[in-house]
Amino acid sequence: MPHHSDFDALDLIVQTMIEASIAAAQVINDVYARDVEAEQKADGSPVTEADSAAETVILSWLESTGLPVLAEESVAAGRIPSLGERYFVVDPLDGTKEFLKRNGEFTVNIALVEDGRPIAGVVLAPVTGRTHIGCSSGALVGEVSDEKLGPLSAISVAERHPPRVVASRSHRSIEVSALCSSLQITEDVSVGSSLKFCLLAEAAAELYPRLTPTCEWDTAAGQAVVEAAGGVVLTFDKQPLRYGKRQDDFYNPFFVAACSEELAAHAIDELNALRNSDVV
Ligand SMILES: Nc1ncnc2c1ncn2[C@@H]1O[C@H](COP(=O)(O)O)[C@@H](OP(=O)(O)O)[C@H]1O
Ligand SMILES: [Mg+2]
Repeated sequence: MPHHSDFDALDLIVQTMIEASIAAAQVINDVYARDVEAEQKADGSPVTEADSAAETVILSWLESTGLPVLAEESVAAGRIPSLGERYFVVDPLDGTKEFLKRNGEFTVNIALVEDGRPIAGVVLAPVTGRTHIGCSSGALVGEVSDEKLGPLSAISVAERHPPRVVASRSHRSIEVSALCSSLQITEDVSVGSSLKFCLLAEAAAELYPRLTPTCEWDTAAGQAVVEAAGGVVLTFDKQPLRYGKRQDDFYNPFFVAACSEELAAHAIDELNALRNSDVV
């Protein structure tokens, strides 16, 4: 259990989300230490025993809150609760491909959604213990060691010209490459999973255009972190990405996350222009 004044100052519900993440990370690290075998899910993506074991641990931690949970592996198994105005969104192991590649770029993700917006989120990278939190106290980063969350530091997005772009290591699109040349972006970082949102939140990158599929559990916690850090996650109508899209099987539309609304809107305009030309 984490014991620290920073942790103690957080809302009880955020504390519970952090404790659930720490417990899940431990389960994931135990599997990571062994040889892991992947299975194929119905959508063709890989899943391991770490995904389901971590989700079970998270669900038992969150049960005490009485709130519904939309969780990746439960949804895959056909268990979709009725959601209401407030619920958790959980991806127990985002970046399963990176987990299998053993590059450490995978995360535990727990978000709290209210009225379709992610109002709190925890993104924990089990290998390093680095934990990003977005909540009413702002965006914070800390490290977990020996199952305790250490001191938290405030983080925020920053502007930079030209911006640095961060993109999926395993799912990159040609549009993103075209956008980089039209915005004269020379620096780009590839990283797996929701760590891309964390890089924006701590001012290590400024733009994350996502033009390949994601589901709500892939983005909810990361979006909460980015928004708490002063950034945005906009869909192509330039509105914040919203949650509870049951009619779309919880798939997100394409989006652009950025350090500012101006940059996100500018990137969306450029991407639309590229689509209407013959570049992509
Ligand atoms: N065709 C597809 N349909 C739905 N989700 C997809 C997808 N291709 C990739 N993803 C999502 O993208 C996530 C990986 O993101 P990234 O490419 O940024 O690392 C995967 O998370 P999981 O690893 O939790 O399955 C998966 O949910
Ligand atoms: Mg995922």
